Amino acid sequence: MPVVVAIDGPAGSGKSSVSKEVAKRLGFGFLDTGAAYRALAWHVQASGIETDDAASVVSSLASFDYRIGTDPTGYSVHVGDVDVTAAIRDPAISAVVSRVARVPEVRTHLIELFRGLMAAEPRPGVVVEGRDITTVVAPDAPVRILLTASPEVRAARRSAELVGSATAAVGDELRRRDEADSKVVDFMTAADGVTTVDSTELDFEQTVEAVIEVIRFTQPVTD
Ligand SMILES: Nc1ncnc2c1ncn2[C@@H]1O[C@H](COP(=O)(O)OP(=O)(O)O)[C@@H](O)[C@H]1O
Ligand SMILES: Nc1ccn([C@@H]2O[C@H](COP(=O)(O)OP(=O)(O)O)[C@@H](O)[C@H]2O)c(=O)n1
Repeated sequence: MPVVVAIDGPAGSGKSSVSKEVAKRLGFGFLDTGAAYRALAWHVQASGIETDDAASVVSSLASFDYRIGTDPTGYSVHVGDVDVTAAIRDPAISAVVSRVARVPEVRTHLIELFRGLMAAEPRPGVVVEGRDITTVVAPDAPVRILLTASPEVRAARRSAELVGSATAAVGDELRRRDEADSKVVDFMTAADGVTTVDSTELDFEQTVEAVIEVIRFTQPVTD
């Protein structure tokens, strides 16, 4: 079993970009779990199902052929043969993803899938990021980190990615999604044994270094 580095946090805190860079530097795999919830929301919509019809969302799991790699230097997300890597980042998916993520059967199904991908990781370690990795998916991971940043900073970072989107509107979307997600999982406070890295005052490089520092502290062999 590879060394698991579990990273949780709210939207726009830097989980995905920081985890990917950390994985590259350490020669670890990288698993973006949010991509699976987004891809399921895409699959549900592509199947003509309403995202708030929980029973139909659960039925759609049977035909959800999800494929993702763990190579941090370039990963793509497929549902069946369709490359959905770009489509799942669309604000239209961000707006509905929490509805499918709150369904308990969806979470059980995807958590099993994540554990399978983690166990199959060929590299010496894997950085897994999401909302419930430190608490539910991999509570026994040797390294567990909560990556946070202030709501203003998170909204500004995310709106810089979305061309033409005003920070205020992006902030509203993040706040709504964090609020909906918080009803299902607590990713705003660090659980026992989880180290908080607050990136509000850190630039990207400093955040990557801070995370590697936490890993080195608990896993001195990773060099
Ligand atoms: N410490 C940081 N300083 C400045 N920008 C950052 C920092 N961390 C992440 N970013 C940028 O903020 C944006 C959101 O990060 P992302 O990794 O997508 O967050 P999350 O996966 O938590 O939603 C990205 O464009 C990323 O490059
Ligand atoms: N471990 C996870 C990861 C994501 N999610 C859900 O998936 C959505 C998208 O996750 P994401 O990590 O791509 O979101 P961002 O923080 O990158 O915007 C979240 O808003 C949650 O509803 C979850 O429930 N549990």
